[in-house]
Amino acid sequence: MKVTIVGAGNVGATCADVIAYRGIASEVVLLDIREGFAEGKAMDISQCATNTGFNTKVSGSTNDYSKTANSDVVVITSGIPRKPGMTREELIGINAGIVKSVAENVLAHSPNCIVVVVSNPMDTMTYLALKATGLPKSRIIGMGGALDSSRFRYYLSKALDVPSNDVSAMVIGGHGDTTMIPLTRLASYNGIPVSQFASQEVLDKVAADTMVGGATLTGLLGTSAWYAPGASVAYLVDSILNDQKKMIACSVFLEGEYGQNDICIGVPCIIGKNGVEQIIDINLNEAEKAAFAKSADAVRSMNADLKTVLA
Ligand SMILES: NC(=O)c1ccc[n+]([C@@H]2O[C@H](COP(=O)([O-])OP(=O)(O)OC[C@H]3O[C@@H](n4cnc5c(N)ncnc54)[C@H](O)[C@@H]3O)[C@@H](O)[C@H]2O)c1
Ligand SMILES: O=C(O)C[C@H](O)C(=O)O
Repeated sequence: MKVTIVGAGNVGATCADVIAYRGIASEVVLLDIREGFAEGKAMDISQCATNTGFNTKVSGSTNDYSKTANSDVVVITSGIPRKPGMTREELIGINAGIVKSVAENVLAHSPNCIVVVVSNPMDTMTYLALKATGLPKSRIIGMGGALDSSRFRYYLSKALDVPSNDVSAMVIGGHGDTTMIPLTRLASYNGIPVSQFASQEVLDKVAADTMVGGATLTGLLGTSAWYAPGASVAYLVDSILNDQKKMIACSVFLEGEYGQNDICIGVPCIIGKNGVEQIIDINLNEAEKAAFAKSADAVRSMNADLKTVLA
């Protein structure tokens, strides 16, 4: 199975590294516009093979899309990341043009691939990739919810002082500092509601910390995060390539689900070899429904800025 990752920067290279290390795909191609950069990252990752024991073939390409031909999955991480103090939404001006041209280029060489969009603002970039390529909605998946949910589980595990892997929790809605919806009511510690282990005040702080999880890391690192984002993309790619049918919160095109239409936004999905195989329309309570509608309004108003790039 072949995976192409466009953008060999922090997230793209980390994703390639995790995919190789875990043997998720037999072949990974990294592509970047920076001369020699993807080749260098691919060589560095490949030189881990003997010490970490993987067989995945990793290669790099400077903007030569013929090397990406017949990929099963293409991940788009090309574009600029935010700096401290910025929102993801401020990246749209530069990233929209990049994501549109990259999506068209990859499809020309891999017409049957499933596209995973990572570049920010991710929900709007996913919508753009869908509209620009005309691909069926099952084959365009925005990655954000897997990452936000892993951060939610991290903050819950800290608050409860238990292992992250014993915590089950999901974040839906937009992948933005104010649009994420951590579903605290449904979060559990080994199946027991987290409300039995922490006060509402503590859980509210966990939700608030989760929503600004990316901004917190950007403030600490000077650019946005890459280890957990790269691992989250690899987790999603694994479910596609190995037909695992995991339930993962992903940004996908809605046609009536959650009362929304003509938008890509995070909802729980079953992810398998066909991409988005099912959207799980869970019963939200009134407060969660209102939060989802508000989140969708914000994502939709960002999408309106795509008019010129989609014209
Ligand atoms: N959805 C998420 O959960 C999530 C998580 C982390 C980062 N991101 C986003 O992912 C993007 C990448 O982040 P990063 O930290 O890896 O940035 P980075 O700057 O380290 O890497 C981006 C790479 O894209 C390349 N690039 C730019 N234009 C290109 C083009 N037209 N074709 C091919 N390559 C091109 C650059 O040369 C660079 O190497 C950012 O937009 C960031 O906000 C999203
Ligand atoms: O925070 C960012 O800008 C990058 C990414 O969306 C993240 O959540 O880490």
